[in-house]
Amino acid sequence: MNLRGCAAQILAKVIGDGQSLTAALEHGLPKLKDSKDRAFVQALCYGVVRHYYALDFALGKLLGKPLKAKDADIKTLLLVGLYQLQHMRVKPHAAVSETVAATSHKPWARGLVNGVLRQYLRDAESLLQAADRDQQARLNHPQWIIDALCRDWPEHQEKILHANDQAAPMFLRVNQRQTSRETYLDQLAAQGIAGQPVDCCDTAIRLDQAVAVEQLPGFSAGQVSVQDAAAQLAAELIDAEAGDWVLDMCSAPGGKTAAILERQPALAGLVAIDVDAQRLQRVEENLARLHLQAETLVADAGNPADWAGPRRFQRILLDAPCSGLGVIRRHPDIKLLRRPDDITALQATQAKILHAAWQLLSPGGILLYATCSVLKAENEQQVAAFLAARTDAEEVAIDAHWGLARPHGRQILTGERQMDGFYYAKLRKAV
Ligand SMILES: C[S@@+](CC[C@H](N)C(=O)[O-])C[C@H]1O[C@@H](n2cnc3c(N)ncnc32)[C@H](O)[C@@H]1O
Repeated sequence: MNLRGCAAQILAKVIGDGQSLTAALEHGLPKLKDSKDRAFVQALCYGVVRHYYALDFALGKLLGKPLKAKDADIKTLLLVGLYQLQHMRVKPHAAVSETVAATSHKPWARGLVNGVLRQYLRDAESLLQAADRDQQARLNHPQWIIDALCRDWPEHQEKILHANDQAAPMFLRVNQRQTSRETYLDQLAAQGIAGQPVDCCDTAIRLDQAVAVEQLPGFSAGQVSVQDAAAQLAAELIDAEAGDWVLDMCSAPGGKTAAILERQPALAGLVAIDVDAQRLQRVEENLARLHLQAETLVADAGNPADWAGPRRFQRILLDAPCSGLGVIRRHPDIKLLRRPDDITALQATQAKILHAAWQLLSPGGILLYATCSVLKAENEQQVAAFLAARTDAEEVAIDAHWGLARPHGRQILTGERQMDGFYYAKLRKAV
């Protein structure tokens, strides 16, 4: 199978049909038997999606007029070709001929692909200059995200946009129930895997280079999990005490559920819910690997009357569904798939779940509101509106040396200490 053609087909599902990159790769990659081939196609797909706005600008100039919708696979093949020429250490002539060879199912496109890629090689310099004059191409993001970040973080906007386009490092969370970070770092070193402790999070290790999880010592036995350090902070912030009942309102795939359980082995219990049954299964698998127990429930967090009964909780984590604009490094397709209207709809869902969660919190209990977004509308403004609407809620300040202290909560902007963009606010219910 032609690997460029395979990447183009996967990308057509994302760019043409609006599927997530994860779903398109899960469907497309198993067709390749060789793991090196899978890694190459995956690198092409991530690369094209990550650099889409810059590449698409260059392609627009080279094509003159757009291709028809039914030829989305040829467009994505051209993007694959351009990506290789701009960003990969592949010999240009090999990149062109292999890409042209992927047109065998549409022979008319052979000349077009060959011509466009060769023209790029001749005009690369002037195309780069033209891209520099176009904001969307230069900053490599859709205009609405550029504008939203400019509005919310005018002093940090370019830094965030730049961080969004870097591949994220691999962070590990050490399972404190099984081992210590120091011991695990020694185990990693013994395997020749270099990693550094993360100073703002006592369970986190940042690897110098990503590795397959199978290479991590003790992974299948549950000694470690893969989780960004910013996400790991949730367990420390929620600070569950022995004997507490904890509710994780939007739990799948269970990274924070597990982190909370690892940190506090003497909980009365933890209930982990998610509206998506398939994703909730991932929570169960993760907990099983880590030898942790929780009650899992497929349920709508916005309608607790349907499932909660009279139970109340001393701690609630609301890791709300959000735009994900803080995790674009890990999911670059967010740039292509999210729409500005989504933010308004998400805000309404977040507010609904936040008020619903509050009903389930014991007097004196703590609710930790979290998102992996950097937009104020989903974060500090959401919390401000909630506090204005409730007389029985007060904010607990988060005293930390990571993130930015905001009028409400704390914001980590993408790339700070190489972490994902994340937001946390801690709310206490009056007794
Ligand atoms: C940000 S993710 C949670 C990540 C998770 N806390 C972790 O650390 O692994 C948001 C989750 O909210 C779930 N979700 C969205 N709407 C929901 C609702 N109305 N009720 C319950 N879960 C919901 C999604 O299925 C998704 O799994």
